[in-house]
Amino acid sequence: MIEIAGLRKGYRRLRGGTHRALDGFDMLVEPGQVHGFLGPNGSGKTTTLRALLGLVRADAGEMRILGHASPAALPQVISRVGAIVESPRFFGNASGRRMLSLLATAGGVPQTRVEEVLAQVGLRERGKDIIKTYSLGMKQRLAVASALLKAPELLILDEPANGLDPAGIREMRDLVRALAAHGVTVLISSHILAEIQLICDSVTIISRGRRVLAGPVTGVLASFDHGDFRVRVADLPRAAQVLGAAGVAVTAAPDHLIAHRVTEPARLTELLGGQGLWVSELAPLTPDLESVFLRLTGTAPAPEGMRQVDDAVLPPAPPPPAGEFSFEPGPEVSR
Ligand SMILES: Nc1ncnc2c1ncn2[C@@H]1O[C@H](COP(=O)(O)OP(=O)(O)OP(=O)(O)O)[C@@H](O)[C@H]1O
Repeated sequence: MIEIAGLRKGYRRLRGGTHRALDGFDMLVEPGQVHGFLGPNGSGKTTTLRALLGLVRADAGEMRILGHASPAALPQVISRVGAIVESPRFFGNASGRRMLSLLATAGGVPQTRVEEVLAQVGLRERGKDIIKTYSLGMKQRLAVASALLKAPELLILDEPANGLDPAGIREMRDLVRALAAHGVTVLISSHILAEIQLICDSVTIISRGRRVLAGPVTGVLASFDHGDFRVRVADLPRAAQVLGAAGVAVTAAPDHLIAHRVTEPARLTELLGGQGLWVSELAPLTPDLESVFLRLTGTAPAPEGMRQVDDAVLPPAPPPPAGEFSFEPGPEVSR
């Protein structure tokens, strides 16, 4: 649905020189996916989406949208793409229904679509109310409704959950999943990572204008899972000794141990119980998208040394060798 290769975009700095917003960025979005586009503030997400939609001119790189070169062939495909990249502006004194009706007329879309998209975004009941009485979440859903008027195959949403409260975020999540269930491919840029983990099938993570990771969410998380378990017992030093002697790599935190590369958790309880050490908690520390994101974007190389790193090539932080014991004074390694 979207193919981007080697995308470059520099912005002139006021004091001279160029700021490389995109530095050879690649992205692939497969059909039928909800694809998360993640990156810290200023990493180049909006610039990428604007370049893809012909709103800003790229310096170099290849982009294809629904198989057509962008921006050259955009006029042929744009009717099959819905996008909310700039904050949409509506007439505050019009009703949601009236606004969509005007947009349908302007876009040559049959008026029957207005009721359909109002229903799709859950605004049919409030369609007659004027827009300035809408909550932020309702305005966001109205924006999505406007992008859905032409029944797009691909929907591009830049930060759709921005500024929404938990209920609004949940509504947006349900809406995106419902669209995906109807075969719409969705690209969502966001830095609300827990949200992306919940709704996306696959992700691309961008840092300083370069892709640092891409792949299915489950695969990305699995590649950062090194079998860590949190172990709580009353006598931590003795437990560390027992596990270490049995060849288990252990890290100590102030009130628990972390056992690494555990394949059989029951073996830990057996080892400890055998020495009269009763386990009060044994919990897997599976990585979440947030810990992966922080690790990748927080340790991104300096701009000069930038390197495209794909498919979780970056190794996870190595646990200590088997049987060794290290002390970790900080909080949990993962949640
Ligand atoms: N019109 C512009 N002129 C100059 N610099 C720009 C312009 N637009 C973006 N930039 C710079 O390019 C970089 C990438 O910006 P971009 O808006 O694409 O990032 P982003 O990942 O969307 O960030 P955010 O999550 O904060 O929206 C930033 O350093 C930004 O300051």
